[in-house]
Parts: sequence; C-alpha cells; structure tokens
Amino acid sequence: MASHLGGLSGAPVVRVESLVRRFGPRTVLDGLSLDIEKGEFVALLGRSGSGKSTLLRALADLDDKVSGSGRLETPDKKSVVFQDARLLPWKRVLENVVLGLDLPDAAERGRVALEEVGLSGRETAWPVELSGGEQQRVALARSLVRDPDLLLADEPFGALDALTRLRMHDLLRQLCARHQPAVLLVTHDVDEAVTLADRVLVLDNGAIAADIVIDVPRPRDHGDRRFGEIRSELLRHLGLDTKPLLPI
Ligand SMILES: Nc1ncnc2c1ncn2[C@@H]1O[C@H](COP(=O)(O)OP(=O)(O)OP(=O)(O)O)[C@@H](O)[C@H]1O
Repeated sequence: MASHLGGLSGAPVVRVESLVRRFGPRTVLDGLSLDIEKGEFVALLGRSGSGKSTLLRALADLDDKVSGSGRLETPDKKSVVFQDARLLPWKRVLENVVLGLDLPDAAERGRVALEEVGLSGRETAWPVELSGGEQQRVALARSLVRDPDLLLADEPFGALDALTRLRMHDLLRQLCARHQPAVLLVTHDVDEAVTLADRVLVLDNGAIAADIVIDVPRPRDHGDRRFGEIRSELLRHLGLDTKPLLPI
C-alpha cells in the first residue's frame, strides 16, 4: 500500500514499512506500511482497539517494542498532542509552552506561539485557570514552538464540546498552513477527518485498509456531494454502513 503521492513532492517525512507490534499473542500491527509527505495532513480512522494509538506511539518513538522486516523512519523534530493537554500544573502557561526548549529566545518564541493560538495575555496564568479548550491550545502552542516536521495528534479534540471542537479545527488548519508540518491525526470522527485532512487512512486488521485522497475544495462544506460520498465510503470501511439500526 502507501502508493499515494497526493500531488506533493519530495521524499516522505514518514516512511513505515512492514511494521509489526504484538502484545503477547495478539498482533495489533501486522506488517503495516505507510508514507506521509512533507506538509501533508493525514487523518487515521479505525475501530476502537484497531491499533491507532499503538501506531502513533511507534511514530512518536514512545514504543521500543515494535518490530518487523521493514523500516520506521520519522524526522527528529516531532511533537505529540494527546486528548488531554498534559500541562504541568505547577508551571505557568508560558513555562509549559517552552518547557525543555533550550534556545536563547525560547520565551519570545513561546509568546509568539501563544499569540498564534489566541492566548496572548495568559502567559502567567496557571493551567488550572484555563478552560479545557484553552489548555488544549496551550498544548498546540507547546508543540508548534518546536517547529516540528511531524505533528502527531491522538484525538486532540476528543474531550472538547462541539463548538470548541469546530473552532479548534479552524485553528489547527491555520497553524498547519503556516508551519507546514506533516500531520498524523488520530480521530474517531469521520467528519473531522474529511474536514481537515488531505488524505484519510483506515486501519483494520493491523494494516491500512483504505487510503483515500480528500478531493473536496476548502473550505469544506459537510453538505457538499463529494464530502458525503467520501463520508459514506469511509463509514463502509469502518463497517458502519448507513443502514438504519432499527427497522423503519
Ligand atoms: N500496553 C499494552 N499492553 C497490552 N495490550 C495493549 C497495550 N497497548 C495496547 N494494547 C492493545 O492493542 C490494541 C490496540 O490498542 P490501541 O490503543 O492502539 O487502539 P486504538 O485503535 O487507539 O483504540 P481506541 O480507538 O479505542 O483508542 C488493543 O486491543 C489494546 O488492548
């Protein structure tokens, strides 16, 4: 698989070939292959337990037990955003953003990143003083201040209310357009995937079962005919056909 080039050029930023991850007798990733191009926004869907977070952890270098006959190549500069912001409660917002950033202009960069996510003026606040959406924006600022070549996001909006989620979609698109990292976004939300991504993958049986280029012009309208076709195709791949659950 992974034959897609998506109209983008250059060597892939992420190259995965024949990746295997077993937990005891259970094979969760079974020879998975995948490429992500520079600046490409890829969303990853899959049923619960299909191995999405397992793959993301492998790409984030958080798992040293992956194996396989192929290769796992990722850039050195990568950032991860999780469902919960994971801010240190005893550090102020700006300190959280620049934590571990060993650069003379770290504070200035942190301020710029906070401005980009709309949190200017909150530099000295404590995380507990921020809403869930604001905390997640701090987490985004913390990721982007490192200017990553790869942004890995594991259901980053899963804990947010619907309106905040939509606002975060816009923000993430803007930030990605500006910073141009390659992105792998794990999500359960088919519409989120089709709204944001250049390409959507479906993980099933330990491998990429579908690889669909989203050829819908931006800004994307959920009511667009092509949007609906792609949504239906993805739901089919997820085993969630649009058949009614109850007899009508
Ligand atoms: N540390 C672990 N030890 C044992 N099994 C694990 C471990 N981590 C993950 N698994 C198993 O691997 C499978 C895939 O888990 P993973 O969290 O990657 O799925 P997922 O697709 O992200 O699921 P969800 O959508 O529910 O978050 C699951 O069956 C899970 O029980």
